[in-house]
Amino acid sequence: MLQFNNTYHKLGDKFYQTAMPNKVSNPALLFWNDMLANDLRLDTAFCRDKSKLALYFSGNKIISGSVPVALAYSGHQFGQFNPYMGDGRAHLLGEVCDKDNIQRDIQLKGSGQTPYSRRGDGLCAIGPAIREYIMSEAMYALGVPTSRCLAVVSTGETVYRESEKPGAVVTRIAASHIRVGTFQHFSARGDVESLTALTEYTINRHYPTIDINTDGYILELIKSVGAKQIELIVQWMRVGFIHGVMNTDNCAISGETIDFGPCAMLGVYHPGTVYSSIDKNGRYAFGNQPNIAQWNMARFAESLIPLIDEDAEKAVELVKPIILQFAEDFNNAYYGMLASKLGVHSLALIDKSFIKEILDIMQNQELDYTLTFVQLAQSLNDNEQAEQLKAALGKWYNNWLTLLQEANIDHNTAEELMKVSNPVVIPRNHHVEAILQECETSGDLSSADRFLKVLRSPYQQLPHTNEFQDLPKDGDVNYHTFCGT
Ligand SMILES: Nc1ncnc2c1ncn2[C@@H]1O[C@H](COP(=O)(O)OP(=O)(O)OP(=O)(O)O)[C@@H](O)[C@H]1O
Repeated sequence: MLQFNNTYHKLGDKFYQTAMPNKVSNPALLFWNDMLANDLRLDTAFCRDKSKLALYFSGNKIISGSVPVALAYSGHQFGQFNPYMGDGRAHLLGEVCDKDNIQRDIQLKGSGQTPYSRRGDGLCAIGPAIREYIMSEAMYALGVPTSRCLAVVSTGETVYRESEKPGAVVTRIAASHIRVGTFQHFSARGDVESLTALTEYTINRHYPTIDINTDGYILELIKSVGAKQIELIVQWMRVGFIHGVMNTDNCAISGETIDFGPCAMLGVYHPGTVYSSIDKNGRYAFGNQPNIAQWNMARFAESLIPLIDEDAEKAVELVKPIILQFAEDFNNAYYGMLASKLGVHSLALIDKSFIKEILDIMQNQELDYTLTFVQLAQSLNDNEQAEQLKAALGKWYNNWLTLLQEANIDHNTAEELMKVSNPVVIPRNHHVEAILQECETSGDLSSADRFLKVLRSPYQQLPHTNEFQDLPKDGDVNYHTFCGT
């Protein structure tokens, strides 16, 4: 069983409200993440009993040591500050240590109303719950920092959305649920004492190398959180992930991906790609994610102004260069990542403008982002593929081969790096949708299981991989995602 060691609770009741999950009529375990359970050191005998798991991970039964709470936070939603947010449909059960001794939050989502629900029903439909499970598992296997899901349990209840949907509860495991919005929550209330406690707690839990007894430790925290965001967004850009709702309440201080509501994957390369139906201005478009991450970091820094200096103007002057530096650091990390997608291990060996050229070609010729990099890798040891790419990419292709040669990178070495930088399969939108539809309407989970098996080895061509590699017939031009509820 899980051994809880709930540290966040010790921060006091300004940080959360006690709330019990709903009891549901007919809980049934749909997905159980054995590997993650193992990482959390969950007892194998306990994990075998599906009906027990359904009881515990629907919220019908509370595991001993768990103290369910809904967390307080605020946030900028599409640029507008909302001071009244918080877990409206989630219950933090508590924290456990994983096998590497890292503290992890265990949270139920879709588990009923809380004091923060406002007008919401506190519930989650089965589709968004399974989407969160599949997408987070895919991201994890792709090597992207992410929260993960331990279980999805159907509740037997009906959830009323645009139509009636079966309800579900998803169990999320995260490094923590501290968000930029958590800092904003206390800053907006002028509660410096809580802000200080939160900052110290965050450093202790996520950035323990920062010494809170030194001057400038807050600035160090801002730099460190920014560096984690850079790492995260660079990885999103590597695999073509579009988060879709990078509000500050969805920006985890740990640097993990959280909230898979309206997320999608990039098909044809275009930085302006947006799939979320509510993102009318493209604020969270694929290519705008780095700018938004910087914007979110500016909001994070802003929330910490009272702790930096009594003189707010002076504090702003101290913070400004850190936020400005973010853009340059991001750019270097981003182009470094793209260089490795092209088989080049160091940015010193390749011009950023040359990298940008292949992106422009992809954009102009409407080429698929994932497939183009896979084909480039294959072409190094496959003449037929090389001929095709020469025809498609023109001069650029030959220039790339020349660059590899001049940098003394042989084809096998380049291909090896490309194979670990470029997934052969991603959770393509049309497959995700088809599978969610199948789970929801027929209750048949076998395709989802096959999909998950393939997604868990995204750099390998497994026997079933080709079932999920085809491009969408309409290039996803009609594809829309919705804030997952
Ligand atoms: N059905 C609902 N009932 C009550 N509150 C809701 C509901 N749906 C969303 N909310 C709340 O609205 C806010 C924004 O929702 P959003 O969909 O971004 O988050 P979420 O997916 O519910 O949670 P998280 O960000 O933790 O993944 C959150 O505070 C969430 O708790």
